This record gives sequence, structure tokens and C-alpha cells, in this order.
Amino acid sequence: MTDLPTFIAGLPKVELHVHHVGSASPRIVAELAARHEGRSPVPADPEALADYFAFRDFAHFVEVYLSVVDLIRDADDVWLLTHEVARELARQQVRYAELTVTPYSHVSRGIPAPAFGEAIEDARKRAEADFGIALRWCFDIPGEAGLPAAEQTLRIALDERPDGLISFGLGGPEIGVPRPQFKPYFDQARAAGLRSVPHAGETTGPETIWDALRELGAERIGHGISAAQDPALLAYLAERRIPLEIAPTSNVRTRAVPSLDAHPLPRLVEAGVPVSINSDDPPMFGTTLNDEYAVAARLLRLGPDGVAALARAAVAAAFLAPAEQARITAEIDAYLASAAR
Ligand SMILES: O=c1[nH]cnc2c1ncn2[C@@H]1O[C@H](CO)[C@@H](O)[C@H]1O
Repeated sequence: MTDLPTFIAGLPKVELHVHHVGSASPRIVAELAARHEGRSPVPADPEALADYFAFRDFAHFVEVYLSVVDLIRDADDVWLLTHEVARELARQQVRYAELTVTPYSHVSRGIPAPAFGEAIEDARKRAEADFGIALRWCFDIPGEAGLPAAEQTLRIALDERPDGLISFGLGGPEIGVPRPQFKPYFDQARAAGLRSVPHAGETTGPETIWDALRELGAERIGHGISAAQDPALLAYLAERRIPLEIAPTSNVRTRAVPSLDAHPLPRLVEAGVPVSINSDDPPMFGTTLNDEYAVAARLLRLGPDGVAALARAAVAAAFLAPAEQARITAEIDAYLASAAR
């Protein structure tokens, strides 16, 4: 048996909670910054960028995140970012990823919605051809922009309806951004066949998760780590098999959790809550999906069998057709068997 990091690197995976702009690597950011003559506070130098991605708190994280969004000024930038994010995911043996994109942030910066939709769709198809990775989209509302952003995100989702669009989300800060106000938008998105995957319980308590479940019809929860504070909620999530999209390093870097050793992941797993392991905004948090699997393996004291089970759990939580789930799961099983020889 090879060492665990090598095993993880070759393990077929899916990723369910990773943000488009948040995945802009230092190389992509440098290229985007160079395209726009440095009219940005975002450093082009990868070293300086690593320091720039150090966050005082969650509000500071959103501020930095939006400064990277400002670098994306036209459809070509959108295409470049999307194709490169797919390349990096495929390099980590990701077969399928549900990528969270925030159309409002780009359209409000002057990229027409049709051009945005065409760019992500063309990059998605090219990525499938170039790297063999299947991408799907979650369109998320940037919570800090409130109901106007909800309205426009829904409009773009329903009017453009790119082939890859499968879900509707809500990101950004939770503090001061209660979930219930977004119910009319989630109702319309779900009525149109989009799956509901809001963030909740990342920087606020269990009541935000209850709201996401009861008001927004959440089928999965982004983060949801504060569920560990509410035994009734843990039981509810476990009984109904409602998965949490866990991104351990994200929670530490945004100061939602004081340290990895304090992360509630072991308690969530112990309570029987389905979890998937994700990277969220990997370059911003100085991590990769593979690193997050290694973190989860350490926190949960897993070997190859346990890590393969985490990968299978993410496949089971994906909005994938059963035949596709079976195909990727069989690949995971075959890989585990071959690694054991
Ligand atoms: O970890 C996260 N939690 C919440 N929002 C996030 C996270 N990572 C990226 N975003 C994104 O930040 C944007 C700000 O406009 C939101 O749209 C959200 O998608």
C-alpha cells in the first residue's frame, strides 16, 4: 500500500462545494491582473498573493474575494478562469464537480448575462473534451448583495438556463443575512427543477441551518458545521440523509473554527450525518481538494478504506444520475482494490 497522500492523489473523486472565482489559482490571478494593467489591489506576484489571502475574519475574506471578482472583466476572463479551474480539478482525479458560480457578481460588473452563460458553457464542454471532467453549475446568490442579487440570480438562472445548471445556492456572509427572506427565490428555482444547496451554519448557529431546511428546502447544506451544537438537528440530518458539504481548512482560514483539531467533523460523522469533503476556495485557503482529504483522514483517523468511503459518500451526495454514480463508485472500488495489492 502506497502512503496515504499518494493514495489520495490517485483516488477518483467528485467535488460538490468549490467556488469558481475562489478557485482562481495564483497563476490565473496573475494572468488576469496582468490583463488589466494592475488596476487592482490584488498582487500579481504569487508570493505576495499568498500573504494577500490571509484573512482577519469572514467579512475580510468576502472583501478579498470580491477584489478577485473585480479582475474578471469580460467573457474571455470567465472562459480562462473556468477552463483552468477544470484543469486543476482534473489533475486531482476529480471526475465530476458542481462548481458554484455567482452570475450576479459578474453581470453587475458589466458582463452581459448571455455572454457569461456562453463562456461558462463553452469552457465546460471544452474541459470535458480536454480533461475528461464533467462540470455542472450551482448559481449562488451573494448574500451580502441581498434581495436585488437574489432577484437577478434567479432571472439569469431561468432566462439563460445553461445546460450545465443544476442547483441554486446562497453564499457570502450569514451574519445579518437571514435565510428566510430568500424563500420566494428558492421556491421559484426549485419549481423550475433546480436543486437547493444554500450555505448555512458556517459562521452562525444551528438555527440558520433549520431555516435553510425549512424555508429554502435545502437538499444539502454548504458547511453546516454548527449542526454539531444541536443534537436534534444532528438526528434530523442523519435520519433524512441530508449531506453537509464540509471544507475544513476554509473554516479555519475564515476563522469560523479556531483550529483543525477543534473542527466538528468527527462529531458530525459520529452522529451519522452524511458528509462530503470539499476545498471551497482552494488557492485562497492555501489548500487543494487532495489536502482536504488528507485533513479529513487525520481528523477521522482514516486509512485508505476510510478515505475511499469519503469519496463514495461525496458521489452519493452528488446530483448525479444513478448510473453515473455507479460508474464513479465502481472506479473508486477498483482503485482501492488495485492499491491494496
Ligand atoms: O466559504 C464561503 N462561504 C460563503 N460564501 C463564500 C465562501 N467562499 C466563497 N464565497 C462566495 O463569496 C461570494 C461573496 O460575494 C458569495 O457569492 C459566495 O459564493
